[in-house]
Amino acid sequence: MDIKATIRVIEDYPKEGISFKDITTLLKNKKAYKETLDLMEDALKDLEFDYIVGIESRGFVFGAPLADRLGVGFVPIRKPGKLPGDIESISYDLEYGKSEIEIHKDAINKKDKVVIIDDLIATGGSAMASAKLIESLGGEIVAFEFLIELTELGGREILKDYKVISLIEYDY
Ligand SMILES: O=P(O)(O)OC[C@H]1O[C@H](OP(=O)(O)OP(=O)(O)O)[C@H](O)[C@@H]1O
Ligand SMILES: Nc1ncnc2[nH]cnc12
Repeated sequence: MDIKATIRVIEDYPKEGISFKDITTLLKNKKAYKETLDLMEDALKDLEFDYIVGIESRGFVFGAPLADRLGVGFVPIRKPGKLPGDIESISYDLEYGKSEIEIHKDAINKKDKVVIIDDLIATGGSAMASAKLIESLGGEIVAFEFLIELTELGGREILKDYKVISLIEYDY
């Protein structure tokens, strides 16, 4: 099926000039959601890793079911103030603003191999910040996987030292 056609695009949200890719319409469509997970799972089948790391919140929607399908643990990277244990934290720039993300210090051990999952890569700021968090704990990033890549925003270039998988492209 045409998964891209199930994604709703809303112009000028959350501010003027941003073309927002709304995945809620994909998630509501059970066939599209399942086929998306099938494709994301298939793209990871030849990689060896210990954990899937999902970036809050839309990264959880794909990361957690993929961890279950692939038989690995799931580690959340969360927005500030949500994780109860000792945390590592990092600030970064978004396509539309600034943000901060956190991970539990004991979530990743030295030499753990991880795949980082998110719904979308725009500038690559969230992904790069996530990589820094994982690497600060001694983890190794085997790949990033995104459902959507906004190709003209340069995220892939920022992640040039890593393997980057994406399924659906838009220019911006
Ligand atoms: O490549 P970047 O420029 O960093 O942008 C991509 C990030 O922005 C969105 O998350 P957002 O912070 O809006 O949070 P949400 O998943 O909770 O909606 C998206 O889900 C990615 O995590
Ligand atoms: N254009 C966009 N659409 C949906 N989510 C985003 N996150 C960052 N940029 C985005």
